[in-house]
Amino acid sequence: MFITRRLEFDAGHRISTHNSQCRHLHGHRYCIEITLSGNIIADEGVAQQGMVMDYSEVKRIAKSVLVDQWDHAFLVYSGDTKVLQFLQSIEDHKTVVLDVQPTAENLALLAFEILDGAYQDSYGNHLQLEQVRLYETPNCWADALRGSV
Ligand SMILES: Nc1nc2c(c(=O)[nH]1)N=C([C@H](O)[C@H](O)COP(=O)(O)OP(=O)(O)OP(=O)(O)O)CN2
Ligand SMILES: [Zn+2]
Repeated sequence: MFITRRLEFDAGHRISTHNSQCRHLHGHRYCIEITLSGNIIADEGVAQQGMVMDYSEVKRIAKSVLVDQWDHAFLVYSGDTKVLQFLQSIEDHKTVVLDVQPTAENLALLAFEILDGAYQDSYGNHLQLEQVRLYETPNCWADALRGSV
């Protein structure tokens, strides 16, 4: 069985090497869809009976390890030294420095790596992260799938 939980967050970025408008500082309302696989929990009387994982638990974990860090942050490539220096000159600015350009592909992959392992199989139901889909805009998204990232 597969379940998916969607969360949204706002972040700024730019793709410093882009040959068009994405090299300018701008932001997105990102949407992340987290897909988990596992067996439906059959244990009689437990809170998650009938579920793969409680959607609220999927959300709580995603927020604690990823979404709260990226929300209202500027996601900057460490090689984008001009913007990085500018952001570091602003006191208490929420900046997330990445080793890669903040494209949808790289953010989906990073999110997969961060989230994988955060979802623990508490009921012996073989729970695991299968896919992270990251929408940069309603029309543009990237998928990081287990085994093909
Ligand atoms: N393969 C990728 N291509 C592009 C990425 C990316 O992450 N991966 N990112 C961008 C820009 O950052 C931008 O966010 C995308 O802008 P755009 O192509 O304009 O997308 P829209 O949905 O806003 O376009 P509409 O024309 O309004 O549909 C560029 N490329
Ligand atoms: Zn963009």
